[in-house]
Amino acid sequence: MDIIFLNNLKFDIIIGIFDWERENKQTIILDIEMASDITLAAKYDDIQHALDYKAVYDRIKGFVENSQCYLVETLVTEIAAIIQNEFRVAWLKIKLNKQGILGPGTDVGVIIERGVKPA
Ligand SMILES: Nc1nc2c(c(=O)[nH]1)N=C([C@H](O)[C@@H](O)CO)CN2
Repeated sequence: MDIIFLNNLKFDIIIGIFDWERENKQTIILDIEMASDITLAAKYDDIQHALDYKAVYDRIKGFVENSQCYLVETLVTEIAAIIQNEFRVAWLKIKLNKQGILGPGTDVGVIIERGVKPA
């Protein structure tokens, strides 16, 4: 199985359960891994045969920057559904990190996997 990854994607958004979090944007960090067979893309050296990570980035950026979820679970699940449904990704893993929210240097959030890993 080959993987296309996007790591350390930072977005300033409204996310959280407390009143102050509904008024003030916070930075979240996304790490995304997507199963993608790169054979044809490499054979023809043609983006038309590839999972275009810029297209995925642009779609996720647009969605996340307009989100206002309360829970990290909600946002990460919605991100996964977009990638699976719109980019026909069979398996993915996403880590969503609300870095620093529990204090300087802390990392907290959620990691999910969705779909079936190809051989
Ligand atoms: N399982 C979760 N627990 C908590 C979340 C969450 O999104 N999922 N969020 C919060 C607060 O918004 C926190 O991030 C800010 O102090 C607390 N617990």
